[in-house]
Amino acid sequence: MSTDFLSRIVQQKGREISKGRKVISESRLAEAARQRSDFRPFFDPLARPGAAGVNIIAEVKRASPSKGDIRADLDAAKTAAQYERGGAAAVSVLTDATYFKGHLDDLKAARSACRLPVLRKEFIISRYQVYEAAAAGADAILLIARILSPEKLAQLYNLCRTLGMDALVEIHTPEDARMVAACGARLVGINNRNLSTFETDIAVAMDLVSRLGPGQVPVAASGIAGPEDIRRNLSAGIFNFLVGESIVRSDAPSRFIRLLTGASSVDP
Ligand SMILES: O=C(O)c1ccccc1NCC(=O)[C@H](O)[C@H](O)COP(=O)(O)O
Repeated sequence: MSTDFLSRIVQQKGREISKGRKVISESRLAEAARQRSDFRPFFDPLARPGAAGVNIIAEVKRASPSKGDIRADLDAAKTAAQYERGGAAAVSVLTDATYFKGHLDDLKAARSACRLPVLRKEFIISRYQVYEAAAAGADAILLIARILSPEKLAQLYNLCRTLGMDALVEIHTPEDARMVAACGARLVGINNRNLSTFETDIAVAMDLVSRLGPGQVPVAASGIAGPEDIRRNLSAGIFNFLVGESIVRSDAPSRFIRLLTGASSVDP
């Protein structure tokens, strides 16, 4: 299923957007989005290392295209509260239903259950989804360079910032890094996972971080299994980590997040 996963999911998002427009128009969503005034800063807590030297964006992730079910019965609200107790800097919520068993309602539930800023983790290709995210309570959205043209990336990034949200703009290759520099993104997710092959290599973020501009803050995403991975990234100058599967699979998510954030102060 992996080789053309991205083109299939982009087509699927197109169909979801067309269906969504029949239920609620873009102009109504835009109006709801513009009425928001309660955004929680997403960029600020990630702009510098937290007290323990590491910031964790903890993900609500029930399933994935590469692994199938991870924890299919995950309760988004309880999980977000556990993440906050563990000291996470932010929460990421996957809202795709088909491959991740997520929903926008998970984002609403997670945000209501904690005081942390919440990222909508989605395959965003249209203004419609940006308005939808803001109207649903997102504080930030994911924009994946690989699935957008430079013009579209700039358009969606500017819309998101105008509405008052932050964006995590995701790269995986040097070409993506060039495109993201041009759009002015300040928070750059470097995905260790190739979204076509699903191959994950934590050296990707450590290699690509040198391609970011001076004002860009990196977030290493995917494949972070434990404190040793965090320590390796810290030595490359990365202090933000987006972590899903290893936290969700752990017996005690709060404790596991504390273990990750404490990685910089524990001797290997
Ligand atoms: O997780 C996947 O298998 C996946 C496959 C294709 C596109 C996206 C995918 N995941 C979305 C994510 O970005 C991850 O959930 C996130 O980076 C956390 O990764 P991990 O810590 O490895 O669960």
